[in-house]
Amino acid sequence: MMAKNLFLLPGDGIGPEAMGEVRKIIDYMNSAMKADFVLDEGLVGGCAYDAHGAAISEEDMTKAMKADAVLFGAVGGPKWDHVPYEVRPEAGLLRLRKDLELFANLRPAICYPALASASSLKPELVEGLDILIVRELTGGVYFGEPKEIIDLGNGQKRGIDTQVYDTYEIERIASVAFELARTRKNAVCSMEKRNVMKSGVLWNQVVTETHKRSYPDVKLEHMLADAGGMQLVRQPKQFDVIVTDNLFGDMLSDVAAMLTGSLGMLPSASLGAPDAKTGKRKALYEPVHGSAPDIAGKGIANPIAMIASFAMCLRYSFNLVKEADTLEKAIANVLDQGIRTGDIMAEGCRKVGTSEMGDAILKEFANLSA
Ligand SMILES: NC(=O)C1=CN([C@@H]2O[C@H](COP(=O)(O)OP(=O)(O)OC[C@H]3O[C@@H](n4cnc5c(N)ncnc54)[C@H](O)[C@@H]3O)[C@@H](O)[C@H]2O)C=CC1
Ligand SMILES: CC(C)CC(=O)C(=O)O
Ligand SMILES: [Mg+2]
Repeated sequence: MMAKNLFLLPGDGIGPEAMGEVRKIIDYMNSAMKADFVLDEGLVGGCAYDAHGAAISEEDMTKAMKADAVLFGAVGGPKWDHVPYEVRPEAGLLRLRKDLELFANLRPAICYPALASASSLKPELVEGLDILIVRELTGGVYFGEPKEIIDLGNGQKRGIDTQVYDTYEIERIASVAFELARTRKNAVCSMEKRNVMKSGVLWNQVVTETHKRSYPDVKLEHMLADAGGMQLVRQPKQFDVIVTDNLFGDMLSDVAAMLTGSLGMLPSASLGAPDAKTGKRKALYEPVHGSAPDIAGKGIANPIAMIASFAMCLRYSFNLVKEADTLEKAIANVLDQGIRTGDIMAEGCRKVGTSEMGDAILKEFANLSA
């Protein structure tokens, strides 16, 4: 069997705590299933800044480029609030996304049956929820130039960010959304703000043309992104796949997270284009949540988003579909058993910390795999 090279970037705050639980699963897969994962680990975010004065070192960037997949924890925290903007912790993640050309960010929001009552919405609105947000990840206002603060010389300053999208960027993310919809309920809702943004007008046109040319069998709907946010909390189950830009995708996926009960539940996969020769994609797997400074170091963070991100890694980078399904089933079973971290705690359930939750999922994964 070919070695599977995984590069781990646990990062800051709860990142390393959650990553520790994934490591246990990888160690188990290596020893009990002969999975042949080869691990290397680097620094990203505030811890990288403390060590080398940059949010990620060149050496770790090279390792990330070469790995079969990167597992990323979280970055940031108040300790680094005042470091220069260029080397702030979040810059490490943005550089990884940009340099690895990870343009497609898949953010599934699935409400596990046992958690329907943990959502801030009524259980009947979220029971059985299974939506996939496909967020464009390397363009838009997060990367567009100019991006600066200029001094107007009259006691005023001007902050500028620029939203830029080219046809090819919209076409390729729309194609990912349509392809994935075909494996699900075959429906895509594209969200932009064509009523106020030129990039929204182009987004709408290109998605429509891509659909007409290559995916006429998929149901396509367009929605203004603000109305989309409202519909997500009004009637979330109307959606199958949502495709949207970098900024709207960031916001809408945090909204979707709360439908599932907690930010601590939402995994994501950030994928590049398949290599022309090998067909392999560069990929980074990361929870949707951040470094959660308010609970970091207490051993109480929910590791499920990180573990479910590893399940996505098994599926998308290594085609270990059965193992990915089993790991997701293990998460569902543990929740069914009433085991809960604090963020998803409910009456009558057993409250556990990060490592007990990880252990319970590993035990269930081992049972189901036996
Ligand atoms: N991918 C990344 O590395 C991201 C990093 N950030 C950074 O993280 C830092 C904190 O940002 P926030 O806005 O507070 O967002 P956050 O996602 O870190 O936390 C928001 C809230 O959700 C809770 N939460 C998040 N993940 C949880 C988990 N696994 N288990 C239990 N509770 C959880 C936190 O305790 C907090 O109350 C900032 O520096 C921000 O820039 C934010 C989002 C993504
Ligand atoms: C660079 C990240 C901190 C932005 C973010 O919140 C995200 O990608 O989810
Ligand atoms: Mg976010």
